[in-house]
Amino acid sequence: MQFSLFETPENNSSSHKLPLSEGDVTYFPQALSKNDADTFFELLKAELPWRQDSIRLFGKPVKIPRLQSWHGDDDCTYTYSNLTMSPNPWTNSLLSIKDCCEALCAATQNTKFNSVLANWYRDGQDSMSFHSDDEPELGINPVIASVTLGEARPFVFKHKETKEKYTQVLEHGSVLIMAGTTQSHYVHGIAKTAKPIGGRINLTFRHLIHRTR
Ligand SMILES: O=C(O)CCC(=O)C(=O)O
Ligand SMILES: [Fe+2]
Repeated sequence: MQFSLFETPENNSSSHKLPLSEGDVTYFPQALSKNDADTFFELLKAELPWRQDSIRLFGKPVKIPRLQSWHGDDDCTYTYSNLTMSPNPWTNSLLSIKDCCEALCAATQNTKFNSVLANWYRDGQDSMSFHSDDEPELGINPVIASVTLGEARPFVFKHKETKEKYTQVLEHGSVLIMAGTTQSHYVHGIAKTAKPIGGRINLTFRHLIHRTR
């Protein structure tokens, strides 16, 4: 399937840098057209092999509050919160969205991504606790492109030492690019909400370096 996908950094005039003193984060509100974002949301919901993993908390398995799916090149095994995930293959939808993210990065960092973590927040009770994407296989100062499809949710950055906090609502069809020292200085997360809201899919495209089989 061919998509008339993205707006380029040049014509995406509403893109802007977030005001973080020690981070490098750019927000592209309409990286995907509404039509393409709607289509990808439905395709990914139906075609990815979603699973609900458990992590061990004080010795007990606890289900994480969302569904996930890890995809990438064959050698992109990823360990995250003590979970080791072997990659599922790329799908056409994921590859199209990856191209879009690489085009948005081209103006600043020449990043090629080899993997993506998909998260499906089924409703307001699904969330992601504060963390940094600072696993060793991401290398120093990783570039991570985060795509939002579906319900807009507030994405909060919190500085690890100072009290600095910044919230960006991530909208349907948007791409957020985190680069530079963002991961070393800030944690980020998605809070639960009691509001009755719809589902949201987030894709974080990554480039893994120390790859194992
Ligand atoms: O859902 C989001 O916007 C954040 C996802 C995230 O932080 C991650 O996958 O590491
Ligand atoms: Fe993250």
